[in-house]
Amino acid sequence: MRLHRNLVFTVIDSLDFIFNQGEYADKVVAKALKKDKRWGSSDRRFVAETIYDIVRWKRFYAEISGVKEPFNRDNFWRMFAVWAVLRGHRLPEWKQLEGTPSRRIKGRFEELSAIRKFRESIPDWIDETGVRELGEVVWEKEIAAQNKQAEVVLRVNTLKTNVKKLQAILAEQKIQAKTLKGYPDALVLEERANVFLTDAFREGLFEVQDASSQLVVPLLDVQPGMRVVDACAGAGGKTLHMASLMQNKGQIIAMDLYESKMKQLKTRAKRNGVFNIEYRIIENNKTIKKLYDKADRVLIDAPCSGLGVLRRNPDAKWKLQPEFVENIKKTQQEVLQSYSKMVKPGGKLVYATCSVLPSENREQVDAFLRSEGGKQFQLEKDRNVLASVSGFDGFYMALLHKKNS
Ligand SMILES: C[S@@+](CC[C@H](N)C(=O)[O-])C[C@H]1O[C@@H](n2cnc3c(N)ncnc32)[C@H](O)[C@@H]1O
Repeated sequence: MRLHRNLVFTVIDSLDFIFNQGEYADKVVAKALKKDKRWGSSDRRFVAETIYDIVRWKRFYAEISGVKEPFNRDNFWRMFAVWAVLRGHRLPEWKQLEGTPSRRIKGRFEELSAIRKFRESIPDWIDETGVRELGEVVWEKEIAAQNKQAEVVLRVNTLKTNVKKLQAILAEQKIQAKTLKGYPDALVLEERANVFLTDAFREGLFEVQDASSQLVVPLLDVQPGMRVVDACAGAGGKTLHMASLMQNKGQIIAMDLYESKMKQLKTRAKRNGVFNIEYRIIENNKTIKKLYDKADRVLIDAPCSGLGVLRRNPDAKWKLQPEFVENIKKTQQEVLQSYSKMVKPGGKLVYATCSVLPSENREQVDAFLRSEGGKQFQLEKDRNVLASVSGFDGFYMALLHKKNS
């Protein structure tokens, strides 16, 4: 594809927003795509993918081109030139790209590819953490998988349609999607497309939700008529899945610390035709205490490092700090201790994260089970989902059962 000036300038401006003005990559990409209504789908794909690529490969490209942070505009052009040379684009005769040392770029690429932290473009501390927690062999495969582009996966809203019908509706819009064995409500797009612009999305026939994330609610074994608490509901990806599996029957109590997230969930619930959610902002422990021993099922989709979903959030590699991970682990144990009290005797709890680190996953569950608060629970099963094995996001989920007395 020929490189178009206004598309490349949009990429350069966007990198400045992300790296120098602290904005989130997904927000910046969304803004960039609104810039010119005349852009066709391949132009839009170029803008989005090039921004994500350069964010993902920041450390590698900066090292190859010899630039250092804080990046100025010229530095961004040099990183873009690395991207273009390595992807085999013919460089246009623009003054910003004059004198690009193509051969040297290819030579540095070969040389630096021997060193994992450059090849996989990760901060030293993430590389060290990955090796310490997963061992070199697993980590090497996992980080490589997490540097790939994520596929677009839909979760069919079975309150309104089914997989076959939605597949046919999307095909009419020239969006081809395939079913996925082992994931009964999932459809995977064969080619990336902006599904948010479809009528099917506006009508609530599906949500975009990674395949691994779609494993969490089925593990909790929710049934129509139950009282289910989604304790860290956020914008409600899993709350909506619960409602769908519960056929809108029973009660779902969705909680979070942040009202803004609950608002997003309300909008999504309306679109999905979901009527059985109650919303609670957790202001203090009273909200939780009122529900002690009252829920058939509790989901703790805990806040985490996100070191399972780097494919989707490549900028997290640069924003995440080791202190944040240490603090979030404390929160994980606190929420397990506190929210598990809402499970009634004989009820079930799922603890889940979108991290692949055992210290946020099985070790948290084991520490809980050893503690006083965990004495009434037993681990039924757990599942480590690695991106390198599943081809989808890295996730962890553990199913715990509360004994009857
Ligand atoms: C992994 S996200 C949840 C994603 C959501 N369940 C979904 O499927 O879309 C974790 C959520 O936990 C919330 N959170 C953080 N600390 C919390 C706490 N102490 N109690 C409840 N929620 C908390 C965050 O605001 C965030 O929305």
